[in-house]
Amino acid sequence: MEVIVPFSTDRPKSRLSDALSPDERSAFARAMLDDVLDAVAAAGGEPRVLATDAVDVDRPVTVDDRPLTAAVNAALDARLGADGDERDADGPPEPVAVVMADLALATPDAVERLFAAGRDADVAVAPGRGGGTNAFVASHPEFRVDYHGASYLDHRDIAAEVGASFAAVDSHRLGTDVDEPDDLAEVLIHGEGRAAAWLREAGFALDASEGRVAVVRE
Ligand SMILES: Nc1nc2c(ncn2[C@@H]2O[C@H](COP(=O)(O)OP(=O)(O)OP(=O)(O)O)[C@@H](O)[C@H]2O)c(=O)[nH]1
Ligand SMILES: C[C@H](OP(=O)(O)O)C(=O)O
Repeated sequence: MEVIVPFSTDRPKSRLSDALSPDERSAFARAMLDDVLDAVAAAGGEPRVLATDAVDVDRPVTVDDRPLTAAVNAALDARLGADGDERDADGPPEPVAVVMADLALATPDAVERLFAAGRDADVAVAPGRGGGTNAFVASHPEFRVDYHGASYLDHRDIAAEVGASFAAVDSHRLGTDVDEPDDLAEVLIHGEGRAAAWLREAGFALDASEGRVAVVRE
């Protein structure tokens, strides 16, 4: 299955600016991207980076500088839609997945569970904490995205509007997108890849001294 991995090269992860400098945010975002690409490939997916600008990765890349929703919908048009010219118009569309590049806890098992849900439903979504859409698989020709805000709810509604069956994918690993400084604790607790290693090398450690576990930088 082709798996589109959106990646913003332009000032990535701005909500981490209290914890990381611009260069550090770029390096950390890149470490998370590499973790996601490896997890997708190990789960049997074929990752393709959908980037706002050129990015030096050892995977196929599409550069599209439009905003996220427009770029992803253009990719879905090509793979699912009636207007698409890349797919075989004789059969139903092959499923396509979209997995965000900031899922630092993604593992092959978690991605396989997403793929499995996409075999049982026309649209299967792994929501993020806070109501976003961290990953989905779609095989319905009319499903399109509308990101930002409570996009999980919007995508559930869009699936209903086009008559697509819908499933939620209950996954802690896919549900944890790394947006804000508190999310770094999740990476240190559960991460197994480059992003967790990058944080440790940058001096981050867990601080369990009071309340919810947080991170401190040595
Ligand atoms: N291709 C593409 N990917 C994007 C765009 N904006 C965000 N992304 C990617 O989409 C995923 C979710 O991004 P967000 O968490 O909403 O935004 P972000 O830019 O990573 O971080 P913030 O600046 O803190 O909002 C990440 O993998 C981003 O790299 C965009 O305009 N185009
Ligand atoms: C892309 C967006 O991500 P968030 O802004 O929730 O991190 C969404 O999931 O709709």
